Amino acid sequence: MQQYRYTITGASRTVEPASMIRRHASQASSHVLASSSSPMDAENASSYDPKRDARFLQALDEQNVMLNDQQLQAVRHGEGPLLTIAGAGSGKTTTLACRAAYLIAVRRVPARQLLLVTFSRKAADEMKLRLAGLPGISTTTAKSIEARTFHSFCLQLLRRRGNQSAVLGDPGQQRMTVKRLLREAGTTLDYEPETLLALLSSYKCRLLTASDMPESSTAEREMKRVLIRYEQWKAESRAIDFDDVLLLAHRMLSEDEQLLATLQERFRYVMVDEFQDTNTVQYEIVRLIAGKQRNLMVVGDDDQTIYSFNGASADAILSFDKLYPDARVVTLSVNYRSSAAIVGLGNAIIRGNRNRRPKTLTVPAPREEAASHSSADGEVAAAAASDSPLSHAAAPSAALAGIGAEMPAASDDASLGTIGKPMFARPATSEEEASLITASVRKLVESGQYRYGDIAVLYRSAGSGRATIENLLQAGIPVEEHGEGYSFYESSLIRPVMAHLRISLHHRDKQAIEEMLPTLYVNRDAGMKWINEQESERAKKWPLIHLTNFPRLQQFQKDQVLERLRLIKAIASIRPATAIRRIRDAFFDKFAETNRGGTPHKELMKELLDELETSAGRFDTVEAFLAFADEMAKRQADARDKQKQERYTASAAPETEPGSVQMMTIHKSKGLEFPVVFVVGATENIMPHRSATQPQQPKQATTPEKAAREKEEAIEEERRLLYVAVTRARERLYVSSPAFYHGQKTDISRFLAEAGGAPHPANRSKSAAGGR
Ligand SMILES: Nc1ncnc2c1ncn2[C@@H]1O[C@H](COP(=O)(O)OP(=O)(O)OP(=O)(O)O)[C@@H](O)[C@H]1O
Repeated sequence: MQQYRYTITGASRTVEPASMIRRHASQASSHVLASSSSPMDAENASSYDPKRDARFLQALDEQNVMLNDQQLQAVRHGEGPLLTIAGAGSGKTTTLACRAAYLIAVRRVPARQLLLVTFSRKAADEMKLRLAGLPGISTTTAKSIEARTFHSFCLQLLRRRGNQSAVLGDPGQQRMTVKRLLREAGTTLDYEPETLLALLSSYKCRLLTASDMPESSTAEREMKRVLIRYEQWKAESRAIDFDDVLLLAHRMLSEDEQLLATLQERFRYVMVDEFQDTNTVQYEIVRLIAGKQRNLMVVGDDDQTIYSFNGASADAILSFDKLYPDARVVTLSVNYRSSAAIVGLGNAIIRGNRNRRPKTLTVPAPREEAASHSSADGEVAAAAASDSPLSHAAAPSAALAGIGAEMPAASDDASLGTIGKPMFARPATSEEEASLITASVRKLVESGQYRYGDIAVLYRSAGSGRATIENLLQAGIPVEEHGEGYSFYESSLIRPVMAHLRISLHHRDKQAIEEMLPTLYVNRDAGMKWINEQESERAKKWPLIHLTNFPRLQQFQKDQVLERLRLIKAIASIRPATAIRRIRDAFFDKFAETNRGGTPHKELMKELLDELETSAGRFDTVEAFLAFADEMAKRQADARDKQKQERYTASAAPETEPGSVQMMTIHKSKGLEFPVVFVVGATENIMPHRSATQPQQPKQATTPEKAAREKEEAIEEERRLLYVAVTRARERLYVSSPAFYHGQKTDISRFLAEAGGAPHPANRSKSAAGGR
């Protein structure tokens, strides 16, 4: 297969993070004495002991963590509010963990008085592991620290106060309920349950209820009515959703003075990681608990707010020091994670956002060169001045200079490039991109420098990751998917389409028949009961035909069944991609749109269905495509089982195991880091996603100005996503941008083009027109 070579871009200077960190460690003891962060706070605290302080920092240095002055200020911070704001990889989580350890080991604060709130369960587990490795913290001590997510902390609170309501953890069940309520309400307009649930959630995240929703139009009144009914249904069923967990805990804390006082006494130090993604109700909960002692430490980065659809807003972090005027603000600006060129690329990308607190990350200066930190942009500029063959990477903003040009087809051999330098590829399609990544992963592991587990592949959405996951699986490379727990072909949107293909070959496939019934607006249980009863009396070659006698159906529905059967018979012998297109055109796109569609889900759905068509395009027959999809589903299930098994039995040191390539959406990669990162699909319509560039109907916009603002906000969030993605890489970063996506010629992501100095085509044509 023909492959494109990864082309080296960015700075020519290579900084190898591991050695960089070691160099710092060798300066270890000096900072204890020389740091400009004198332990003033520590001295003021009665429990401060300079010997313990020195011992702690010395031990930390021995672990290759030499805190810089700013980090040290935060770690030694005694009492009162503290905001630590910084860019990616600058040690926010490290600082938070070190401060927790410092409080325990140096200040002798009992471990149980600490409450650490993290964003995900994975982050909470990692925090405990991290703490257990820090100086003066035994495993038992680490275990006794409350490191939790907001939800787990709040749910524990509810359970302890006797609330035994069932937690609705299955979004499918919630959607079905809303769908039923919509039907019962006899609404005049079409609404998709996801949109309604997201709308409700956005209110609850802001401490509002369904009753607070506006009623100025028919749509608003209908939505409000259905959502109030949904809330009633939950109350009657003694069930609560994730938002309720937070809201109920908040109410409990606001109303029960004694409970609040107990918690305030218990948790004397409250620390929140990833604060930029905290929503109002979460923030208020933290403020209540930290209300008395005011020992609230928050760390975050406004450039990494990527969950605004969950009600997160960078406002909280940006206005923290206004709410707490006595807050100490510590800004970290040295990135310890990534090479200079990777940091430079991150800086160049995020600079395109207007709504942010300006900050530029630097990298630690090599010991032999300077005592100060060197600018990552400076690294790129230095490359320009040198005789390096890459000196065309001239201006600081040109971290990926030349990226606007399409890369020529090169060789059969995927070049791995040089450590530290971002690499860029412009394969023709997602399939070629996937082959290129597989070849590179193989080479990286064969080189002996990396294990599979050191490598991550990041994608914008499940659809844009499909090709790479399959290609790696086909090559027998172990992968670990951090997804929904099923394959692409098994997702709820894709299953009914696959069911039609299956029935075309296996007319009596009962499971497939059941899966496609909702597309005929036939209740699954009732429909299958009827079909099975009829079959036992008189079996048919096409059991679906029994629906034409189903008394519950009206004549037009019976006609639809016949029409559907004609379609199913016709697709058996055509190419699978054509078959899927016919299914979509005949009814499925419309069905999906009215039953599941709407902004932004409509765009995501279209993307998934287009992806299905693209995948099927590789096969000549429906049979071959189905066999492939089943094989992929099996391999993915096997991989999941294996990982589950390993998690239970894991005892060997992880570094000795090859591990699995980590596959996840960019959203899931937040807070994580990997020696090697592949960012796939850096292409217009994927990044930024089409839902941001071509919103069908602005979320809540009422005026053109508001619509424009919402669009800009959506695009800025997409840019933050790419920033998060590239800054996950420590040593090697590969960014690729397929030239054709779902059969359409597609430009390189505007974010990369802008970072590399090339204007985005939309702006290019604008300026050309203006010049005429
Ligand atoms: N002072 C230091 N000396 C050496 N290594 C450090 C130091 N501070 C942080 N690191 C390392 O830098 C990397 C990034 O740190 P960390 O994950 O805490 O950053 P972060 O700001 O929370 O990142 P992000 O916001 O991007 O998730 C980690 O590998 C960490 O061990």
